[in-house]
Amino acid sequence: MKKIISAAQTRATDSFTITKEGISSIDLMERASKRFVECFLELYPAVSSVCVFAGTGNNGGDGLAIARLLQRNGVDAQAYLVKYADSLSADCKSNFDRLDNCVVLKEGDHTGVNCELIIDAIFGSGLNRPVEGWLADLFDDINRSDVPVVSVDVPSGLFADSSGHGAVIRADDTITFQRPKRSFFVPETGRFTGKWHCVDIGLNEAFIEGQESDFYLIEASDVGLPKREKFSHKGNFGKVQLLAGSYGKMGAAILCAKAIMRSGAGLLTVHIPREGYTAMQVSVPEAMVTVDEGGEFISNPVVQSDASAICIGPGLGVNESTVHGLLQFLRSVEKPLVLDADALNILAQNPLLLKELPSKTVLTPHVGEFHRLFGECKDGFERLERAQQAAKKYDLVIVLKGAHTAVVDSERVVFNNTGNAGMATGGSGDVLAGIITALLGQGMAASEAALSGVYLHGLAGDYAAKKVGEVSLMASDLLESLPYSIDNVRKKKII
Ligand SMILES: NC(=O)C1=CN([C@@H]2O[C@H](COP(=O)(O)OP(=O)(O)OC[C@H]3O[C@@H](n4cnc5c(N)ncnc54)[C@H](OP(=O)(O)O)[C@@H]3O)[C@@H](O)[C@H]2O)[C@@H](O)CC1
Ligand SMILES: Nc1ncnc2c1ncn2[C@@H]1O[C@H](COP(=O)(O)OP(=O)(O)O)[C@@H](O)[C@H]1O
Ligand SMILES: [K+]
Repeated sequence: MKKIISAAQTRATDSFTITKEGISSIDLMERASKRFVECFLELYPAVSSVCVFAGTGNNGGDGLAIARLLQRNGVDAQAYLVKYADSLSADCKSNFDRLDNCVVLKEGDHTGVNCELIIDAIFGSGLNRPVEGWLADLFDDINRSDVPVVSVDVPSGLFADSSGHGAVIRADDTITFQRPKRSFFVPETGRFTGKWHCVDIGLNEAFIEGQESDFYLIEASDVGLPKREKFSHKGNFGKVQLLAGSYGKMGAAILCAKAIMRSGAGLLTVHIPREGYTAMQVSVPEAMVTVDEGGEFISNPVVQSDASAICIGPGLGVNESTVHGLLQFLRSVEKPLVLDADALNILAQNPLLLKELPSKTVLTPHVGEFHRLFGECKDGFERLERAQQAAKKYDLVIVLKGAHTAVVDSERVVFNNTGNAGMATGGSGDVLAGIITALLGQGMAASEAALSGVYLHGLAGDYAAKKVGEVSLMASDLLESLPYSIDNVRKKKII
């Protein structure tokens, strides 16, 4: 797990690395620029001409060094110094002096971009106010150009740690140094980065990990999977109960049930409305089925006394009898629990129950469900703060789903970086709820089950997207790819 630090903490790490490791700041800039170029040429191996827009701070210094290094690699790199300040930072000036033919752009100058790709090195983590005026016009020109834009460290104009912003470069790729920035994970700000790639520029890791921060990024090595011993039997891998489905939404129950079985659960019992019986038995023969007295809706959810974990919610619906039954159920349940979908919507209508949930209950809301549960938030930063407060207050694990799902517990916020926009399709969430419940049922602690589940689910999505493409990806594809995701994490073979 890697700590996500603030811009101020990055500056402190920068100074620490320079003083403690005897590297000069200009050499650190050169190293950062080299790592950028290596990554850039892997992403765009065939590019032959680029325009580099460089500011007067150290991000600009990187840009000018990058232009020189690209020229050395045979790329026709034209640098523009965007002179928003009268003087250049010392390292920017050194790199300016080492470069021939750098065009200086000032207010009122016009630039017609004539290249295959733009590198944006105007502002980095030193941004201290929103970008406006002639710089905003320049950003607008860059954003309107129909060539790819690759940003150095952060898209210029984007704050690393907060949401307010003026004009911002909209990057196709961002090659960031040492750590992704917090704003990359939040929808309102993360949409500017395009795909981000993090390169190691050799800042002192121990210093970074010693900084105070509640924010982390999950890595493959953090994913735990229950061991399967040679003489193990199905009783060793948990008895999972799933309560799900209603008329017209049996698919959610089936997807979730399959995910539970694909994630290693020993035994699964599914409690469903009577009319879903045949569909469930035919689709998931591995599962045992108990039928509710309700034909189209569950009205009498009963806790399975020997269950090691319970999931309730996928496709449940909000019929009055289901609401009544669920409230009773939640008052009596004392098991490791995952609440998803309509269970969350019903809980939102009865928020007093939040404090009665078993400790470490896992809630898996998407943004809409989260707002219903804990109130509207002005942006993703406020949402994360609210999630942290709720996780602490009620001792919950909140899986706040999105492009970078955050697993929030009383101690930390852990972001996920697997998955892709192909997963924005009905049923993906049901699969996730199933994976997390199966891991919980096999004895993993709630936070670990949530983290591992989220990572494996996203990775299954990435494998599925490789196979069928993001557009065609559907939730059943996640189930097909899940075995590869699990197996590759187990063998530590992540592609
Ligand atoms: N840390 C590391 O580990 C390493 C960091 N490196 C690189 O350094 C970058 C950070 O560099 P940095 O600190 O010089 O900041 P950067 O963003 O280039 O410019 C700051 C200037 O912008 C100005 N300014 C701000 N907002 C403005 C606005 N809205 N409109 C107009 N002006 C505005 C502000 O001016 P002032 O406030 O004085 O008016 C100041 O002069 C980092 O992103 C990375 O690329 C690597 O080289 C090596 C390792
Ligand atoms: N753009 C995206 N990038 C990565 N993952 C995504 C994206 N959009 C959705 N997902 C993932 O897909 C799942 C969608 O869940 P949810 O919104 O509950 O859908 P449903 O209830 O229809 O299954 C979540 O795990 C979410 O993190
Ligand atoms: K930049």
